[in-house]
Amino acid sequence: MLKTEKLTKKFKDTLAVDEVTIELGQGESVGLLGPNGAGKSTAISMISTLIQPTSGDVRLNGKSVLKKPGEMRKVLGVVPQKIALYEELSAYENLKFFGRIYGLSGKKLEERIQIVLELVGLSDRQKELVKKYSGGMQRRVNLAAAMLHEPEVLIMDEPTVGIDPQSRNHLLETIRKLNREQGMTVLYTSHYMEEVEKLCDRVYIMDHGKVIAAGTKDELKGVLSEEETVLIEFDQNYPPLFEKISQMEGINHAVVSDNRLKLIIPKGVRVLGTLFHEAERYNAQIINVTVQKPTLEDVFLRLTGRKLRD
Ligand SMILES: Nc1ncnc2c1ncn2[C@@H]1O[C@H](COP(=O)(O)OP(=O)(O)OP(=O)(O)O)[C@@H](O)[C@H]1O
Repeated sequence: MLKTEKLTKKFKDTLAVDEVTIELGQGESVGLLGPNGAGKSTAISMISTLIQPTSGDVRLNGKSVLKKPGEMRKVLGVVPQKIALYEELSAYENLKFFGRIYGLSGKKLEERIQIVLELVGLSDRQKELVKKYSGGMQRRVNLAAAMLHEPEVLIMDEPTVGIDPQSRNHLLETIRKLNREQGMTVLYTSHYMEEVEKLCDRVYIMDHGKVIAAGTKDELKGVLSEEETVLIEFDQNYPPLFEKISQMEGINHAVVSDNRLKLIIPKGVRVLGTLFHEAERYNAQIINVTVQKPTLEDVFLRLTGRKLRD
């Protein structure tokens, strides 16, 4: 139902989005995964008709929306990265204000406000001033505002950044329900691969403005079907040993985090013998060795040689 075609945005010397083609089918939950600065927000702003692309197109049911943004705005609910609420007003008053912008009024507006407050679990606290809410609760009001006009597609730009775990779970659960139970089409951007893994059927991985991989989660993990991920936990960090192991023959990629070493190795290649031997030479104690199923994080690492997050 929604498609971008070679969507491109250039800011002076920065090519923020580079020929991005993505597609959302009705009722699908699609993830846009990429590190900070990958171009996710810029892509979303163009899809939401907030900024004009340098080139390329955005199509809704086959029709370009660039010249007629009104059509798109009716259909889309957008939850921006930054919280956009009036702090001196209550959640209820904020929703009333945004509802009027969407052209709602009277009984219909009242009805929608109560439905969306219920959806985000804030009915009980709707009369409190937004400035008294936690960051997570404010995000929930943001989501409620985006849902007032009964959009068909919900677009979210990193909605869980900087919020407490409870609100994060609540938000993720709400989005999941909207998608699974109400058939809402969802485009979800994040640099948290766990969230995208949990919520989305299909994923586009972005880096440096480009889509570098796309597919279902299983298809993407298929990139690693010829490889295994081995996680080795040591009693502490041993920089020279970790460096040595990372350079060993047969290791495709290695990542160090604290006292853990993650190795991506071709299936069937036996490295553990050499690894234990090296550990002994450095007097290092291995606490645990696990062979893991690949995650989307591993796919990103394999494609770019970098981690999604530092
Ligand atoms: N208005 C702007 N003017 C100039 N450069 C911009 C502008 N907006 C974004 N950029 C640049 O475009 C690139 C992509 O930024 P964008 O915000 O789209 O990335 P992102 O993947 O959403 O990351 P983040 O999660 O950090 O927002 C970055 O290099 C950024 O500095």
